[in-house]
Amino acid sequence: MKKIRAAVVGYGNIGKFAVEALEAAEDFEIAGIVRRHGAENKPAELADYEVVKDITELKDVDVAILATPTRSCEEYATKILALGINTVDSFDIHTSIREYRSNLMKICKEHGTVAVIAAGWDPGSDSVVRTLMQSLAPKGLSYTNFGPGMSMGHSVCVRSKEGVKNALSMTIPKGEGIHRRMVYVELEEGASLEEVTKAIKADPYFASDETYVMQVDSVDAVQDMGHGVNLVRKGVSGKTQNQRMEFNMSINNPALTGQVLVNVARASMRQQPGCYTMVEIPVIDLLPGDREELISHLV
Ligand SMILES: NC(=O)C1=CN([C@@H]2O[C@H](COP(=O)(O)OP(=O)(O)OC[C@H]3O[C@@H](n4cnc5c(N)ncnc54)[C@H](OP(=O)(O)O)[C@@H]3O)[C@@H](O)[C@H]2O)C=CC1
Ligand SMILES: N[C@@H](CCCC(=O)C(=O)O)C(=O)O
Repeated sequence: MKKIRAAVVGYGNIGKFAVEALEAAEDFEIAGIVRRHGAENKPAELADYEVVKDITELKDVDVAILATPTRSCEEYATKILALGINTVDSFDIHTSIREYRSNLMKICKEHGTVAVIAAGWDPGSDSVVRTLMQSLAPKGLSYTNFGPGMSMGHSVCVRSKEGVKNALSMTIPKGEGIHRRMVYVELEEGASLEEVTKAIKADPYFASDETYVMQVDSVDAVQDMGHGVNLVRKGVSGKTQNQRMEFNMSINNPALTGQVLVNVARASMRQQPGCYTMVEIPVIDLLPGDREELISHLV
């Protein structure tokens, strides 16, 4: 069987775990890793792989896993899709997903490629669970309660602010889908906590949540990448009231995100050209193996 050749773009938290998930997947081979500084300071665990500055330096890439900050995804996807390479990402600004999908749709159709966007765990696998729950009780209310745990997206956002050396954003559930943000920042010398706090609170990632920003000497000393979710729905199936359903998970955030990205990279090879979110992809396409066999033991 021909293996799918995947490149990982960006080698931060998600990039590292995406490489591990590719190494564990028998139907993939790693075409290389794309980093802003190329092979400079190449980590020991990448010794066997090509590490390059630009994806065009790699051979025969089928799909690129974009493990970059969410706000850089569109720029990378636009360029890579135009080269005839599929892309997958975990873009997580929920309010911008429709516009992002529509922008990439045009590029995919033009170049005959597939993009799977917003494919981590939220948005991503949670979106699939929310969709399924809504179909089971079409009338009702769903709540997504995160954590407590580290939000990678919010932490990346804070790290991008001027004066911030490192950051951890913890998501604290307050019930019924409402969250508090506890942000721990390590500041550059001379940076003002007040200015940094203002910039964080004004960012769309934080603007609608109760947010506290605290200075710490070392983010590393307080950081733990565990996270989780409790998804609940209570509603009506047909004309019958009080149907209750629930989905829980407690996870290592980047490990789960890396796994989902590999799953959708596989699924991207089975779709017609276009841009998809996870709810638009048959779930069986996330799995390796023979479809008939999967049906016989999963259905
Ligand atoms: N949908 C979901 O469920 C989830 C989504 N995410 C998303 O994943 C994104 C990445 O998270 P994480 O891996 O923790 O981030 P990191 O900051 O650890 O890694 C991002 C990497 O991208 C590369 N990069 C490319 N362009 C830039 C840039 N302009 N600024 C900084 N780095 C850049 C760098 O790699 P290099 O130096 O090698 O070039 C960097 O290390 C988050 O923004 C988040 O939104 C995360 C978890 C879950
Ligand atoms: N997109 C999240 C994953 C879902 C959890 C979340 O959105 C949050 O903690 O706010 C992340 O970047 O870690």
